Amino acid sequence: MLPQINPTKTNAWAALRDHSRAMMGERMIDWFQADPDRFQKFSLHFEDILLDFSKNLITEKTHRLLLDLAEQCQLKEAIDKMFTGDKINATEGRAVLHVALRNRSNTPVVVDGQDVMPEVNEVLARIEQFTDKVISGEWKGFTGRPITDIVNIGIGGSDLGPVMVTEALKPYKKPHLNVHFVSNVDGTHIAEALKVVDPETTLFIIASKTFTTQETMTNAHTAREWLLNVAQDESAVAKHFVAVSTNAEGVAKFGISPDNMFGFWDWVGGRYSLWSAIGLPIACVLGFEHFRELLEGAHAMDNHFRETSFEQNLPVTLALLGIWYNNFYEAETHAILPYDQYMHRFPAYFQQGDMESNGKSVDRAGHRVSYETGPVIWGEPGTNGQHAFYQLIHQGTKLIPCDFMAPAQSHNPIGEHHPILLSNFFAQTEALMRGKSEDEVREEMQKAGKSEEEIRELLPFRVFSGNKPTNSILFKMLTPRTLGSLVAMYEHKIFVQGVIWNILSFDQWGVELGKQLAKSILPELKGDAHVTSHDASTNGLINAYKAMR
Ligand SMILES: O=P(O)(O)OC[C@H]1O[C@](O)(CO)[C@@H](O)[C@@H]1O
Repeated sequence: MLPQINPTKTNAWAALRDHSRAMMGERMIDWFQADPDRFQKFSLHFEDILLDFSKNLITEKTHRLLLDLAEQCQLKEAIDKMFTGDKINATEGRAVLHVALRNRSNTPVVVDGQDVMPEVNEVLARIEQFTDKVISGEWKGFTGRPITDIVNIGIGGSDLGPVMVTEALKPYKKPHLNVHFVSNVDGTHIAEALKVVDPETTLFIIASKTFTTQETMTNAHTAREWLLNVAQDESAVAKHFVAVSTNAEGVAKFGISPDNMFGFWDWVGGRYSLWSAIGLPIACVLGFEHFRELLEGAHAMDNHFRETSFEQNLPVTLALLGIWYNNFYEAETHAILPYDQYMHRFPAYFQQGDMESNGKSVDRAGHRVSYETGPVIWGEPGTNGQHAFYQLIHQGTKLIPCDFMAPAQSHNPIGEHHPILLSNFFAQTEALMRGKSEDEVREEMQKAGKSEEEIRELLPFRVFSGNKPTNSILFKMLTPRTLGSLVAMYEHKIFVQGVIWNILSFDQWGVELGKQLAKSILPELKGDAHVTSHDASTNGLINAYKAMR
């Protein structure tokens, strides 16, 4: 169990509250002018990753107080508990050990008196054998042809991680294998996927921790019918369907043999599962060697997180900065802005990672919290975001802390593309920090020959207040190892924030109510009977749907 400490009752919180008031009106630009070492003081390195957090509304005092908060909330103890298999997912009575899945040092990790590493290694070895067979063409479909297309059917954590990683690491993809992802229960999703694949050469991976998720099971049955429609032989299922799950019974019931099942364990949370057999589509299309590098990168970040002082610790630093804005500046959202097209699903991945983890309003004792917890996470790749929502970040009324991420080297160094992209990456954080004052706007307009009247009219619209906080995460190149480290960095950031907010980050009860109601509504949609069992709005909508269909 994690310690239960109300963060607002700590001395550090009170000090931060006073300090945040004293900071009103302070400007980052002045700090940069006063201190030539600000960048060195507020930047950290980890392997090929540089985190510059100097463009934040923090002084050395702020930093110290935030570090005090981490100490006073017993973060060190909490980290040790996670890594040593304590059942910190209290409402489900489970350990939280995604770190064991990428424990490349292979040191024992004990849950309920048993080292989990032999089982972890065994599944990894099976994944390797299987992916080698698929990639080499040794694995054949029901007519003896090799696999050309993999369709992963899963949702939430059983989809978002593999989608994000296979997109981010596309340069490493095996050219003769295509991967498709079907998650939505909307029939359109599977219908469109099935239009572009051939039943003779398609392998379906049914990925579901529980193997009961309605969306996944519905899509899996549709895929099975589609195959059998052509194959006309039940034995084809064994050649075209494999499962990734913790539910062996459910998998067998679906008709997938245990030989074609890759297991994982209840101590792997859905949104932390890409490192487990849920990563099978990743290993299949990138090759196991690249999946292993991804795990190694994450493991290196795990070691950094566990062993490095909080002051030098990347995930801890990101987490504390997030708390600073969330709890002392009333920031409600946090943007993740990768300047790398391959990372286009990275923000969506961490929408689930962060919001399903820290979107909680009761503390670890079950009492309603009196302070803000997890922010809304959102974002799009740069520069597209610049032409969409950056207006609000620059000149809107809301404070939006942003993480800007970019690789120094592109996988596609075509012409001037990458320098142009990176000039935007650097320019945006500078613009957000500096802003543009009235005097600067006036001078610029005068130089452009504008009349005094024009200047007076347009000046307020052209001013940028600046002083907007950003982190810049610059890395050498988006390799499997670096991606593994970046993902683990954000996972640990989420963990640190959950510890400090005294909430439970590894359950997700908030997704249950909607699922339950949908189950009771589904039978009501059959037939023409007028529905009266709900509130007036829900009844009205269901009856209107019945009249329209
Ligand atoms: O892998 P499963 O069991 O199908 O669950 C899928 C997703 O559903 C959730 O339980 C709720 O959305 C997620 O946490 C999980 O990633």
